[in-house]
Amino acid sequence: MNAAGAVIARVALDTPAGELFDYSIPASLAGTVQPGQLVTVPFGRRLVPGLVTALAESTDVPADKLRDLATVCDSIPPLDRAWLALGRFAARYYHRPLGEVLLPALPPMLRDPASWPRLAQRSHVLAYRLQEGAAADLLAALPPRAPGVRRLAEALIAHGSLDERAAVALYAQARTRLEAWCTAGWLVREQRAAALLDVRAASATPPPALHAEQCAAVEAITSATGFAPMLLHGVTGSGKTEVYLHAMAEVLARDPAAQVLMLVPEINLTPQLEARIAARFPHMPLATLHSGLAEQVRAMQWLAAHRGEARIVLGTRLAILASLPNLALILVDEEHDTSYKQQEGLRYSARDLAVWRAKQRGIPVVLGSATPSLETWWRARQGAYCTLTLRERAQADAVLPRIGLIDLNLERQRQRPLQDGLSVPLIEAMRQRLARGEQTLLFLNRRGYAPVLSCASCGWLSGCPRCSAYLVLHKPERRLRCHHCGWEERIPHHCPDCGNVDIAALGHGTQRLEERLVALFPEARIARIDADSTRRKGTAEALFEEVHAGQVDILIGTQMIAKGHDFQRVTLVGVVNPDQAMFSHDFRAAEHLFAALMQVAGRAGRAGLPGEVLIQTRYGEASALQALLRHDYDGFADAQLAERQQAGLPPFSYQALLTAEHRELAGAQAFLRAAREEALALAGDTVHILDPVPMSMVRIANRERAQMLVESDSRMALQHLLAAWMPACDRLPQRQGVRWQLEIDPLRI
Ligand SMILES: Nc1ncnc2c1ncn2[C@@H]1O[C@H](COP(=O)(O)OP(=O)(O)OP(=O)(O)O)[C@@H](O)[C@H]1O
Ligand SMILES: [Zn+2]
Repeated sequence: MNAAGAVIARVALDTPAGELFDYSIPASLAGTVQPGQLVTVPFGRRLVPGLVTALAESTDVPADKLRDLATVCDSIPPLDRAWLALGRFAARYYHRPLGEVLLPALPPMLRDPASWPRLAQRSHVLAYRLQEGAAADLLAALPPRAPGVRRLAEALIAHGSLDERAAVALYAQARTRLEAWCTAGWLVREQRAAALLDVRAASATPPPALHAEQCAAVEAITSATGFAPMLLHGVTGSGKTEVYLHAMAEVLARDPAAQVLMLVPEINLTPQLEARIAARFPHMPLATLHSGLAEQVRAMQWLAAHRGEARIVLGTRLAILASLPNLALILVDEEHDTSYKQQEGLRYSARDLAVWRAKQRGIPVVLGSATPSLETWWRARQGAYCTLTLRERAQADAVLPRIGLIDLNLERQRQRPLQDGLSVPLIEAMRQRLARGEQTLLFLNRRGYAPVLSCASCGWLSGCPRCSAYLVLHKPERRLRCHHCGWEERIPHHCPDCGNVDIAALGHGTQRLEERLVALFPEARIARIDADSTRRKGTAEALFEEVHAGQVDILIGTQMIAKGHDFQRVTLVGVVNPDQAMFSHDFRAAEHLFAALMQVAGRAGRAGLPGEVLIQTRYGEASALQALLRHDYDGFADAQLAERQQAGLPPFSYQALLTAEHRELAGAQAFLRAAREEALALAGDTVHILDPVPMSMVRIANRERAQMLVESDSRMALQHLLAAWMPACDRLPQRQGVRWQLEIDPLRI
């Protein structure tokens, strides 16, 4: 369609009502409107942002109803076809209106027309790089309120050169502070200070020589032509990151416009990796994208990717929706990680969309993991994905850790009671590490002090008034907190039911563990990393930095510490309580437990000193634990696949989950039953529609929840049914008062 001839713009709006809206292009804007452009349009009595998806010469909207486009955003180049196609695919596959996919995929500032004019000027702040020469300028421009950065800049000037470690640390610090300035609006006023941080030029130590398996992997990635999905299956510490960096270097060198997208599962993995990439590629513009960035920063980073300026884009799952006009390679680190699945709104899998994007563009995509998801493993087993294997740890003398079980039944027989969840052998092993000056990492995936408070005389338990869950005791804050709805209250002095003052904390969380360790090892330096200890921006980074610098003897933490981090001094990993995860009805529970344990075990002994992993358990015979003792991912995965195949479960079938919530469970169930009737009328015998059931946590924030699973051996048949079924659900009278949503390929059931 020629822009000059078009009189109608088809616009996507962020609204659940309908798909696209037609607007006429007023004469004043004739010839300027293109697909992919941001616009504002009148909608009801408001002016709202929209995205032009297509132009047309005519419309079915009657002339008296047809309204004019209001404004066109000319400070942001139009989104390209590939990006619009990604949005269309996601809308179709996940069954959401296109507008509810496209607009939320943009950073919040781009959805706010008031900020459009400003965005054009600000993208250069992206640089974040401080050349030594620019440090003096920066110092002069600094507001007096930034003493930390002032010191930093002084240090930069003082140092002739920095080694990689120092450079990386400095860069990470400076980066955090720069973000704070951006938020405060300081940077924007000071154009001179905007050409920031490049501590890297001073450093850039050469990369290590790759070992043979790494070479082979890099070679396979860089010699691939067209769409090439690959599984990089490397044991923990085998140097997968080095493979990514080398492949990246090659792709970037080959084509001066090429962009590489690298996804990581956790925000707290970005600073270290960003610093490492920055040190390795001193002159390559790098953008990061994750939800922890200040709005302005995020918008600028996003635009740098969109304009093709950023050559490397590092981000969490939301980065898969970034506009990347010259995308040439996608790397998905820890591809098995469930945080690649968005849990609200558009419930996409960033890993799956990565594969789709690679296919659409005809480029390689590397899915890396020590514990691949069974979906990926199955595709690799079938030859649909090419498998690249790293069998050995990368660093000289580093071998996989020895894994042992501590049998808690035996501990009880021997009458050696646990001390706040810690067994005697684990405490002894920690004592040895302390004596040798080595680090211990303790993994307990439960934050807070104790999961519940209880009355010894009447049996009262601290339930949440709004959820079917217990209030968790947070001792330092002196609060009881619901981890599901956010409800908070003071810790009662006596039992609310019977008045008894003898109320006790049951079970253990990370805070309680920390308290006990302080008592056990008063001389040790102990740090705790969980969502509570890292609530303030920058604290997680600072804590990890202390661990890496050897200023911590014992690190306690939740899954935040369990994956991805390349700890060089940890020789003991203790798994405090894996048993709570062992009795789930979810068919993926064993897979997730195995992956979590193998990942956390993989933090031990990465740099030459022998590592040991001790797992406290009452169920040592469990197949996940037995396979773990042998470091046998392959055997475990193949056995799981055989079970799944027999039971007709994913990856041998495809699922969608319809969930409904209502003030009363009956209301949610009634909706699902009605929806089921509709589905039965539409479905052939290739799609199986299960009965609605209450969810295992039935009430959250005073709403009761039920779910219904739909499955099929054929993805096409399932998709076909959903396409016809969803509009029917929208019309059901039982939907009154019900919030419902569909999730495709659910990971937790
Ligand atoms: N060829 C090499 N020679 C020496 N050291 C290397 C080599 N490749 C990587 N390393 C080092 O080995 C360590 C582990 O590498 P990396 O963190 O990339 O492992 P990984 O495979 O990503 O592990 P995980 O899955 O546990 O996160 C790092 O300290 C890295 O610098
Ligand atoms: Zn609650």
